[in-house]
Amino acid sequence: MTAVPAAESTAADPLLRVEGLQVHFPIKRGVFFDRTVGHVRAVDGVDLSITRGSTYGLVGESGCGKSTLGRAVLRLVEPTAGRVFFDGTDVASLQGEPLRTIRRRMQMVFQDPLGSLDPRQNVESLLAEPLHAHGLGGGKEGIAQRIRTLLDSVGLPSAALRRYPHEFSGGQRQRIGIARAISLEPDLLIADEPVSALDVSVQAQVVNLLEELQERLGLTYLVIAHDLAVVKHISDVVGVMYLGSLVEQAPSDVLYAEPLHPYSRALMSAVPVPDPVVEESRERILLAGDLPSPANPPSGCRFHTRCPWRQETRCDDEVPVLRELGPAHLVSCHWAEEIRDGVLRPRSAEEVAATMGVSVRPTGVADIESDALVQGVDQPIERT
Ligand SMILES: Nc1ncnc2c1ncn2[C@@H]1O[C@H](COP(=O)(O)OP(=O)(O)OP(=O)(O)O)[C@@H](O)[C@H]1O
Repeated sequence: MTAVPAAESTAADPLLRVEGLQVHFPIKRGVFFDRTVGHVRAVDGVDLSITRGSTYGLVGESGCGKSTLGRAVLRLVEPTAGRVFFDGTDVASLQGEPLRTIRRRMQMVFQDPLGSLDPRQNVESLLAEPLHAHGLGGGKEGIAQRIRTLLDSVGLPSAALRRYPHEFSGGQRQRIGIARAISLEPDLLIADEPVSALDVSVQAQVVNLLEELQERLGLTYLVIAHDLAVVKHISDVVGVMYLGSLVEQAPSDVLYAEPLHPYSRALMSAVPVPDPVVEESRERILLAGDLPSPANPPSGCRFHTRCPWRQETRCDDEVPVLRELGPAHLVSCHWAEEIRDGVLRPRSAEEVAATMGVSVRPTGVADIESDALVQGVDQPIERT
């Protein structure tokens, strides 16, 4: 198929635009796994766009579909429905060389650099591989020069070239992963939990490196993370996902100052505040029950089974639309205004649990609590 030309897109257009994206994984049964008995709705109708040079942070509990969304943007998994426009080009319309070319412009940084780097290759070979594969670098000396520049960009000495992934610390390995990702001069980096496997002190250094590279190379980021402090620090816009859908999206400072969706409020309430006085009076919103199965999501508002503000029967029956409640602030809750204005009072997690016949499981929120904040480092991350 031919690529839709990107010529019409302008600098003001978003670099990435996702429209109605769905990724449903079939659930197979039978002796030969040949019967489809249902679908896991990992991503179920997401719209978002990312401005050039900005960072979009995607947060939500484990299993809500963040990684699948990132992978679908790169077409590492095939979307079931919806469209992904990269620099004005519909990625789904591409095959063969045009797909390879556009993939070069979208790279991924993984959570576990050890798992994503071939242990049998030294750093030189790991960094040369993508350049060879895409015919970049201009000959042996050109590639060698490019690799040295890459290493320098991520703060590693040239002595690293002859060493193997297992000889490095976690933070250094992530630097190698980042060097590999930027080696093809991409426009978009999708970073899936880029620092969650690292020690807190090292997390700050890697976050700083990502920010430096963004500034220097004009990169656009989609950062997927469960650590709310990292996302707050790095993102211009934050999207909150719940069971395959975006429930809220806003500029980072707005979302962290006043989350409007009940789920976002619960997430944010789990983040400890560095000021001990404020921290002592901080109200935590505990949620009832676990994340429901994406194979059988609740009717109406998907969050209604755990929501402290649930109103019968509208929340049970009617799917809320993502609507604008403030400048660039989108929320999908029928009662967002009433909750914001204190007209509706929340029920306790115990009451919700009793109504729904489930137990109170604060871990649903605690799971994504910020490790960095727990350890008291919610200060601006120092440059190193
Ligand atoms: N290849 C697959 N086949 C079937 N189900 C899948 C597949 N990949 C993901 N899922 C399911 O899709 C849902 C979303 O998973 P996903 O990994 O995208 O969530 P996540 O929010 O990134 O969570 P985590 O942070 O744990 O990775 C989960 O229920 C997961 O089990």
